[in-house]
Amino acid sequence: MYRVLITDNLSPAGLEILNNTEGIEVDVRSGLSPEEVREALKEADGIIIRSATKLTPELLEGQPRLKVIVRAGVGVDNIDLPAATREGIVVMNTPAGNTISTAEHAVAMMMALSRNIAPAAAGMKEGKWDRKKYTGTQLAGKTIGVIGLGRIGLAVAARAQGLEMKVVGFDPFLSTEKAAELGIGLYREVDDVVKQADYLTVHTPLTDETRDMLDAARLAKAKKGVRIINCARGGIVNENDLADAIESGHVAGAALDVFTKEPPENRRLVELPQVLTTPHLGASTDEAQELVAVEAADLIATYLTKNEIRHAINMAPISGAEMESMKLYLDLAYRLGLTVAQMNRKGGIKKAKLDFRGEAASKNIKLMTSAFSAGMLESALAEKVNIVNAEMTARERGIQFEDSSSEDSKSFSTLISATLETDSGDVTAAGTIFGNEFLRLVRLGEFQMESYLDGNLLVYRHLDVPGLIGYIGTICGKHNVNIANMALGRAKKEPGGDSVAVLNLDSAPSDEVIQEIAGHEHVQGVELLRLPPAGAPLPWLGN
Ligand SMILES: NC(=O)c1ccc[n+]([C@@H]2O[C@H](COP(=O)([O-])OP(=O)(O)OC[C@H]3O[C@@H](n4cnc5c(N)ncnc54)[C@H](O)[C@@H]3O)[C@@H](O)[C@H]2O)c1
Ligand SMILES: O=C(O)CC[C@@H](O)C(=O)O
Repeated sequence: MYRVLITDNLSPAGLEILNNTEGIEVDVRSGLSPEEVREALKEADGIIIRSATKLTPELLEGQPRLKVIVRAGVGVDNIDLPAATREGIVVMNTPAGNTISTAEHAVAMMMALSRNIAPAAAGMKEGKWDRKKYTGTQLAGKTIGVIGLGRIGLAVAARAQGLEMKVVGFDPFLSTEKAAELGIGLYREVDDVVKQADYLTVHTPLTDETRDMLDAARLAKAKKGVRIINCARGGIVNENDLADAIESGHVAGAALDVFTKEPPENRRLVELPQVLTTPHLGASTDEAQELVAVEAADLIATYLTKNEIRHAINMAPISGAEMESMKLYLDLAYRLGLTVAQMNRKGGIKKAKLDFRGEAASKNIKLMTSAFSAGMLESALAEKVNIVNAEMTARERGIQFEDSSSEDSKSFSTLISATLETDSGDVTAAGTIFGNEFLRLVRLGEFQMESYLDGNLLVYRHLDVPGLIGYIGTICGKHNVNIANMALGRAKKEPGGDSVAVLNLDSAPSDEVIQEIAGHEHVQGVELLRLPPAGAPLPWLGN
């Protein structure tokens, strides 16, 4: 049973989906302190949040059960993405569900600001009839500058055009052709947009680049009497600089739905009469909340029960069907990672070279590389390593990756070869899939063989002399260790040279067995490799 924790207010439609999904149980909590969220996460496989819950590194570290975070909404700035990725947790969002509602809110704020709706309504409630005081400005014929022309920015632009406004904008990821097609004047400098706008609205994510994008210097370049709208994220417009510019009379007013700290502790802007504020209501409509809740529930349920990855921020998408078709390949890559890591007891790893041949060449190489890395790092690291964080974790440790692929697989329908380049030489292993079911080790270093790729593998290098197999068999028998399979590989085709043997043992041999084998004059080295049993589910996949 997978447990999904929900710590923010989620529409009942989402809860219903989760309650009706077999294998999922829901734990709805509200008003938790960060410490309580941390405790609750210990029992959770996934969490759905909106903007109130902040998932900091302190909450995400050391949560071995947590596999997935779904943000019911767009902005993931309340989730520490590097920490989630490092911990191997997939982060997903629901990008489109609240686009229209948020765009409508931005337009509503712009209209209400222009016509002083909020103070006029408040005055009437106090019994006033101030017709002169609240003379406004008309929107038709004015220029709106839209910074960030993604989903919401474009929806705002379309609505502004409907209000007969001229739309200009800035977005480094929108082509001039597309903007022209939409009737938007696209500029390559923010300042060009800022200088000509009567209304400036921001619709970017909050990033290091967009933080303080509208600061004192930029606001000073704007037309006197400009009005500012921020329904994206607090901090894109510098709050103190905006308050100064309003007090100086350069900026006529602002409409703000979002704040650097929510609720805002710095009340300067909230209390200025020229500023219209709402408490982060952009996405707060029944329609948007139902859409994002349904999508969030669906995302988390299909990830946990079918391993399907959609709308992930820190991973490439993969459908449930593709994941299913990849399982054996991922398992092979993972076991090869475990194998080469255990064969390399000494050398610092510099590079991992992976070669995918035959059917493997047409599969998702990035995912197989991640699975290989997960195996390679598993025995070495205390933290959870999986396909989300394995490559990043390896790269953080200075390990480079190189891959190659070819349809030509020589004698095998599929062949994955892995070589670790280490300070003390190369370690190579290659494996294949037989009959769409069985994983086999077919190469270790320069030796070719065919061995099971599961359970206990006793690997010994030796000189190919008569009597050695009998000697080893006798030692195993004496210690009650059953040999399930034995594979031999010769460096040269003729007898008498360097060889390797791989014994698949039904139980792990004691140190004594290993010492006795290593003691033979023609044995050059013994390794015990521990792999998962045949058919064991991948430790980091839901099922
Ligand atoms: N107030 C709310 O309740 C609410 C609701 C939904 C979304 N949002 C916020 O609105 C913002 C936009 O959401 P969206 O769904 O349109 O996202 P989106 O990803 O579709 O669009 C963001 C756009 O910003 C552009 N961009 C990124 N960096 C930029 C930069 N430096 N300069 C100019 N443009 C830049 C991107 O190219 C992209 O086109 C996000 O911050 C989101 O969190 C707020
Ligand atoms: O959850 C909310 O209501 C806010 C959502 C909004 O900020 C978003 O980024 O999607």
